[in-house]
Amino acid sequence: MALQGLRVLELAGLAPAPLCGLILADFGAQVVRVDRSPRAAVATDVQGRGKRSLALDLKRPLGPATLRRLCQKADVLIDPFRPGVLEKLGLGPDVLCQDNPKLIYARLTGFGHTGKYAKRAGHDINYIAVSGVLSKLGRKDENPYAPVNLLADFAGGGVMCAMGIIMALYERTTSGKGQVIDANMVEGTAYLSSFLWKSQNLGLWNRPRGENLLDSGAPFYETYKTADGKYMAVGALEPQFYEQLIRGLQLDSRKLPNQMSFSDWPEMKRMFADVFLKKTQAEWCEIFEDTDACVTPVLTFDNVASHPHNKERGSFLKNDQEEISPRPSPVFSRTPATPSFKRDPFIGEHTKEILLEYGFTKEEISNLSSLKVIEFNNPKANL
Ligand SMILES: C[C@H](CCC[C@H](C)C(=O)SCCNC(=O)CCNC(=O)[C@H](O)C(C)(C)COP(=O)(O)OP(=O)(O)OC[C@H]1O[C@@H](n2cnc3c(N)ncnc32)[C@H](O)[C@@H]1OP(=O)(O)O)[C@H]1CC[C@H]2[C@@H]3[C@H](O)C[C@@H]4C[C@H](O)CC[C@]4(C)[C@H]3C[C@H](O)[C@]12C
Repeated sequence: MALQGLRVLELAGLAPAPLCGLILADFGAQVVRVDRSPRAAVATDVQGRGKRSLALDLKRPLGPATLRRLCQKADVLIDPFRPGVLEKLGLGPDVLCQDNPKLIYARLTGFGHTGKYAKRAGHDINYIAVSGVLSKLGRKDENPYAPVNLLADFAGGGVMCAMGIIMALYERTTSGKGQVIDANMVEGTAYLSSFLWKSQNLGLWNRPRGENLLDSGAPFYETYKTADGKYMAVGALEPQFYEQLIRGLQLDSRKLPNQMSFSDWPEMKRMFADVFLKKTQAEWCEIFEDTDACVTPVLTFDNVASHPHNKERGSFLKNDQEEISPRPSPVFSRTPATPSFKRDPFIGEHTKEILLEYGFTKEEISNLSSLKVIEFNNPKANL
């Protein structure tokens, strides 16, 4: 596995940092999620695949010292908190990176560690709003809309942070040194939108939101409802693919306006919508099968895993609890990801084994437990 042997400490946070930890775990890293007490919190991390959990109370006197000692033997620390939180605990980069100069200290925030908003609370929608990207999302005459919490939390947050960690690990192979990564979701999302910035002069975005080529303005880059209440996705941008779309819809392009006639797009969209409503999704799939019309069914979470294409590739996996989820991406030829099929860890399930691995003696562990700095949560004992 590509990240075999990498030791990662993921401080338990909300969605973005857990995805970063999940990616590292899927590709072989030994990810320890540092949770608060099993008593104090419900495990809200639904991205715990392949991780182990250590319950450590950082608010108790020996809590920070325990984490500090763990970091001395770790390769990566993922900090999911507001700026300044770990500094208050004496666990800022100046301390931990001095203890362990090889440590990669990855800080995943919403607004970054500096700037007017830095210490503000926020969530995905706030970050994509401040990044400028949200202003581009949404249909004509409707409010901008956030595509769930995929863009900032995950694409511009968790994935971008994981990429930063991998690049810092690569750099460390020559320098031998770690460093601090300021991964924040505003700039991560903005960075993802570089194409929107760089294509400003191509005439792709000259019109108001929802009237452009790729933002639901164009009739040939849109979704359409079918007779059975499902949807088809159409992405026939190039003329040669557009021609195949028109043929599949059994329309005559000679009687239609030019493909790029902006002013005719609303009427063309109405015409396409009427045609798509005449057949079921399965019938349209049959018509567009083996064509380059760029027309595909809009699959749902109920049928995506069993769709012939995804099934053939094994794009989704089912764990021991029969839960379906996407397999890790990308696919490696020689060192593929090895996602765990076990259930996610309970908070504190692995406290003892992790501390032993990181060099704590049984006596030290017993002392920390008696002081309630750490907690054990052995699910077998709970049965
Ligand atoms: C599922 C929902 C979330 C969906 C994703 C959402 C759309 C997002 O965008 S998540 C991205 C959020 N932003 C970031 O991650 C950026 C960086 N982080 C932050 O900015 C902040 O952490 C924050 C704004 C996200 C939260 O601020 P908060 O003040 O809570 O925390 P911090 O300032 O960071 O400080 C952390 C403090 O905690 C202490 N700490 C940390 N670890 C430990 C430890 N091991 N021991 C002791 N103490 C520890 C640390 O010292 C800090 O203390 P101080 O403040 O004193 O310094 C979910 C969104 C809301 C959820 C629901 C909600 O929480 C209510 C219920 C709660 C219940 O427990 C479970 C059910 C809920 C309904 C819950 C369900 C879901 O989880 C949510 C809906």
